[in-house]
Amino acid sequence: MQEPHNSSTKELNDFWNYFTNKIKSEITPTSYSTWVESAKPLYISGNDIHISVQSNLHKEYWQRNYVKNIAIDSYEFNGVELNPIIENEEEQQEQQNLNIAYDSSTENADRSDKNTPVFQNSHLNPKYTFESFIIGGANKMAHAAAVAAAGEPGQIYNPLFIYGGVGLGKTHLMQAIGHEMLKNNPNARVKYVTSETFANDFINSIQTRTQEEFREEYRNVDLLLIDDIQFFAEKEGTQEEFFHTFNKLHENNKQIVLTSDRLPNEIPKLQNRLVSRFKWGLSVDITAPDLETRIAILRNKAKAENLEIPDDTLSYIAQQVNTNVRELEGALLRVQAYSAMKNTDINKSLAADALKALKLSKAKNGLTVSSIQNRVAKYYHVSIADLKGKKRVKTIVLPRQIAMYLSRELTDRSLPQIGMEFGGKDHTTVMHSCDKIAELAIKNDDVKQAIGELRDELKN
Ligand SMILES: Nc1ncnc2c1ncn2[C@@H]1O[C@H](COP(=O)(O)OP(=O)(O)OP(=O)(O)O)[C@@H](O)[C@H]1O
Repeated sequence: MQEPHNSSTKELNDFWNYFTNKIKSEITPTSYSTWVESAKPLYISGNDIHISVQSNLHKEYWQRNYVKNIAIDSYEFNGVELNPIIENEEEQQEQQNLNIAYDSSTENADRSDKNTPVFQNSHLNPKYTFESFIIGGANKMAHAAAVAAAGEPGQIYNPLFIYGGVGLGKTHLMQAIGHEMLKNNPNARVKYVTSETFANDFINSIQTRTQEEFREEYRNVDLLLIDDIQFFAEKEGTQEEFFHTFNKLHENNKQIVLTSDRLPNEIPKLQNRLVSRFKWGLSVDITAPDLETRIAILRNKAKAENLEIPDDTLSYIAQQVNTNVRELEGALLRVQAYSAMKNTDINKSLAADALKALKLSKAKNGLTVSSIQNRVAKYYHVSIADLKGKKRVKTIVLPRQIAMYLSRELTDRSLPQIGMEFGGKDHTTVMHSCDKIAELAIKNDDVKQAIGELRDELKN
């Protein structure tokens, strides 16, 4: 077992015993031995607890069932809310290899130090490499630009701005640049964060008076990757800070890569000076992949998971999901789980059965999540893409949360399934939305009326 970074092994094991004993008392012995017994706690780093599980199926199961429990139970156990990072064995191995690569580039750096050099902490997903990225018409330009930026960082396209819809590979491509740079130069300082992490780090640094450290951390890198920059909208102070970070890095010819769900000038409340700086480099978009690319993505994924799937079945699955690659991967996972459950090989008819449940799973009233989304979108004059997207403006968030709430109430879909149909959102987001609307339905007359009317329309 890998050594814990900044908590003792004893503490880790004590928590683990506490946690697994609780689960044991709540589920059947067969479920326990199938899903839980083989999981291993690896280490705690900051507030993250890394847990190793046997396979991707186990990982799905853990993500669906225990993520919330870990946070709650760890808080109960010693007042610290831990955030679980579930890794299957293969990912863990890859991560260890990466750690070794990164460690060998530092001289006995203390990993428990909060101010660890950023190159140990680049947070790259080992799977998001150029090798595993399938190129097709919809992402060819973005891929070429990313390869160029990785080959000559800071020289050609700076910043590189990748934009496009949900789940189309923006994060994958941006992180691939990080991996490539580290491959070419293991000493490179690579930092990947979401815009939310950047904003949180900045706010924390103000609260803890560690702005100097914050600046050190963000301004002394060779490659800065900031994901989903659209969430900078409305965050004035964060934009100001990022403006200076950007200038410093750009001045020093350090590569900056940004992603967003739309072009810079379409991001509401993004300061003009940032919009104009983002235009200094290159903006490239990624659109939904065509059928051939979708088949190739599935083939690649199946190979990585050691799944034997005939071509006609891959093609069948690819035809069922035509927008979002994350959903496409979800469909494959569903087929994989279904075959494990039925204990049969994967073929077209099994895939059809598995995905029939996905597409046609209806409650007694025949409603689907998609019909609810349609109805709610019309009612509030918003687009389906907005309901499934990530925009956080109030005029979209409320309809989105109402659509999730009604999906929960009127269909038999589980929280993760609903999350999946809302552009691959996490089940905790759906849960939070349902709680929120349940509360508003009592307190707020407009919401109450809207839900009443929508429910009536949907049921008739
Ligand atoms: N061309 C591709 N080849 C291989 N895998 C892909 C490709 N495009 C997307 N994927 C996979 O699809 C999933 C979703 O991709 P990713 O998270 O990069 O999307 P995104 O555009 O950043 O989405 P979001 O807007 O939700 O942040 C990932 O598992 C990624 O590996």
